[in-house]
Formats: sequence, structure tokens, C-alpha cells
Amino acid sequence: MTEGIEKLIVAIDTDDFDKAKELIDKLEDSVDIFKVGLEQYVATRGKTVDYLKEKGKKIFLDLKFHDIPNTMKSAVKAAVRDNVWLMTIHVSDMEGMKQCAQIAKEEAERLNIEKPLIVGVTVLTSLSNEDLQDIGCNMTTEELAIKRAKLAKEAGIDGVVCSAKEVDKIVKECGEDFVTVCPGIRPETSEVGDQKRVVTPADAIKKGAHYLVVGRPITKSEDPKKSALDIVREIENA
Ligand SMILES: O=c1ccn([C@@H]2O[C@H](COP(=O)(O)O)[C@@H](O)[C@H]2O)c(=O)[nH]1
Repeated sequence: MTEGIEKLIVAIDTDDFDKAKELIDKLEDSVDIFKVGLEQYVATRGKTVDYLKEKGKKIFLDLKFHDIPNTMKSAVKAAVRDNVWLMTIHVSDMEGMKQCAQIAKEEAERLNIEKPLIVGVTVLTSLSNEDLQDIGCNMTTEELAIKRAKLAKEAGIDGVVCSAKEVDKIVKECGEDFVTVCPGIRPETSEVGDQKRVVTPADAIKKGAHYLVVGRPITKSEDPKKSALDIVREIENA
């Protein structure tokens, strides 16, 4: 497998199981990791997860758990049983994050399976400094993302979701082994859409991102396979 494929995660954001299946089938030779997010999971009641398992693909379950500690930890426990490779929670209170990290370890040990990676969402890539001001936060997106990454690390979480704009600073603060997953990736010619902190695939890799999450630039393309392969090549040449 090429290094580019190992770093690319494709977000299957559609509310239709047949469309998701068609995309996965088109991309299966060029993509190894697929992200199942809220829209797809709720619409199909998790059916895509089963389909990806049948295909032997790595699954990133992006349901961004955020609740009281007991509910978060119970959701993480259930997701561990689904044998996903990576899952998201929100970087929230220390107690909730610590309990998620602990239960994932215990449940994976009990089932004798590899523990899924748990990453915490720092600051959504669709948010700008002004958006944070609007909700009463006087930090910049970068300051808040770094602060939350440090909290996630302290709580025992494996890594974070962040924009590649701040990924170099997070790697510097939290270390090379702390997993960084970066959405908001846009090749030069792609539409930005609702993303506000965007970076090209090449720049994200140069700044130290471990994994790049790409949705619409691939899934809405006329030729999703070509678009995925172009990104894989850009990653490899970076
Ligand atoms: O901060 C975040 C966290 C998650 N996402 C998710 O990534 C993909 C990005 O899709 P695009 O179509 O490439 O914009 C999407 O599923 C989001 O839910 C994010 O964008 N930002």
C-alpha cells in the first residue's frame, strides 16, 4: 500500500445507503479508510459500517460524542464493540475524556481486540475567530485548538481532530505520536463550501498532519476515483 493511501480518509457524507455503497465500490482500489459521520450513520442506522467491514476497510466512526461522562463512556464502549479503527469525541471536560480513554482500553482488552484510536475534536474547521467571539470565547481558533489538544493529551486521549492550519503547533506541543486528523482539506481548485480553516493536501502533510479527511472534493467530483488518486499523489509528492 502506498503512503498516500494510508493518510487519506474519505468522508462518505450522504443520507442514502445505495449512494454510499456506490461510492465505496468506486473508491475501493484507491482508498483504504472511510469516514462514516452523523448523516450517513443516522440515515442508514449504521448499515454502512457493516458494509465497510465486509469490504475489509478501516472505519473512522465520526459521531463526535459530547455528553455527560457516563453517556459518553457508554457510547465509546458500544463503538469499541463495533470494532472501528478510529472514533471521535468532543474535547470536553477532563472527567468525560478520562472515562472514554479508560473504557476503550478496558473493553478492547475484554474483547481481545485492538483498541480503536479515540480522537477529540478541538475546534471545528468550519469556525473562524469571529465565530468564537460570537459565542463568547475570547481566544483565537488556534489558541483554543492548542489548549484543547493539550487537555485531550492529559486525559489520555490518542489524538485530536484539528485544522491543518494549527497542526504544526499541536505536534510541537503534544509530540509526534499524538495522532492528528485534519478535515477542511481543499485541493487548490476545489470549492471551499462551509469550511473556514482550509489547507491543501500538500501543505497539510508538510505541516505534519497524520491523516487528511476529504469529503466533497472527492464525493461530489464527476470522477471520484480520479480525484482521490490526485490527492493521494499530492500527499506522496509533498
Ligand atoms: O472540525 C471538523 C470535524 C469534522 N469534520 C468532518 O469532515 C468532513 C469534511 O468534509 P468536506 O466535504 O471535505 O468538507 C465532514 O464529514 C465533516 O463532518 C470537519 O469538516 N471539520
